[in-house]
Amino acid sequence: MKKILLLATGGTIASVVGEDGLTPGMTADELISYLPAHNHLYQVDSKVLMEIDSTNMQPEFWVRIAEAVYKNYDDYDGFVITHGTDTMSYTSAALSYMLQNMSKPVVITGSQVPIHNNHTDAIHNMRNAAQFACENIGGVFIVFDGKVINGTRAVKVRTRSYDAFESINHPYVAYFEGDEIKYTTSVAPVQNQEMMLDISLCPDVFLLKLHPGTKPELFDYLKQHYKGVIIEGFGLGGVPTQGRNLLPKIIELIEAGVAVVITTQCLEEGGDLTLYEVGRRVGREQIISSKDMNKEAIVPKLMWALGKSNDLKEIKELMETSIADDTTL
Ligand SMILES: NC(=O)C[C@H](N)C(=O)O
Repeated sequence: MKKILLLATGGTIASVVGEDGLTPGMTADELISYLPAHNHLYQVDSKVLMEIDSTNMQPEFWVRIAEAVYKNYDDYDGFVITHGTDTMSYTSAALSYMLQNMSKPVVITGSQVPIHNNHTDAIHNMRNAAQFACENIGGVFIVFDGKVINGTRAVKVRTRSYDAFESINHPYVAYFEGDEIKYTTSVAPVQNQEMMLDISLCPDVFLLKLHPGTKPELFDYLKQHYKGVIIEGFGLGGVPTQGRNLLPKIIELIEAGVAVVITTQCLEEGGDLTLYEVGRRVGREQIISSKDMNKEAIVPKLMWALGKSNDLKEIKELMETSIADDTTL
């Protein structure tokens, strides 16, 4: 029988109707009472780490979750983290960077409808998550609506439907057919390496989505207040070079020691800086390429890289190295 630790963080899955609408408030024991009482696969302990709607999630809370897994790592075979769906993909990616070399699964799940409502998806998701937490696999995963998604590849693409998440630029790790887990790809055998907790995050990161008309002056503020700026450019990563020309401002950011990542606003297929003026004019050795990473992974990865180094070259190398399968380009 496997030992699973369920760490509750809040979200719709644990919400009850309060005076101002839905608010997380269920105890962890109430949550686990929805798991099958008689099962031969796992025994579950639980702890409430926080009770927040995930719109209130902060990098400091990712650290608390990572520390809780690390502290209990030797005593359990797998972990289930219940979490709101809105920022779940950021948390799953953040944990993928902070908890490395794991030989056990950390499975994040939640729901679109509270667990005590009719037609809830929570019970199904929790049961699938607990079952996947018993697998002989290492890493961070999101289990949702019968799919298992690699922790660095999930994006919430639907606000209401049960199938809220997609795996972007990467196949699902596995899916559920009834009670059976079907893997879509061969999974690397679990290595017995020492697991690593790496939690020094620098939260001074800004994500800027460009639109026709973005004002260059904005960059003066960014230069003063942030150590890393992620620019969501157009298409493969295009940035305006005429009219409200942003190129000189990007150069100023880099000269001031700010790490600049250029990514794309398109959901699929990633960016390519070799094709565009920004890559050519600023110099590809200065700009960090997002390759085919999702913004939900780029944001915590840049916080994590900035927490390890102030050297732009080192930060670029960390960012452009595939970690936890976050990029394949
Ligand atoms: N379905 C949900 O969990 C949404 C909720 N606002 C949250 O992210 O906490």
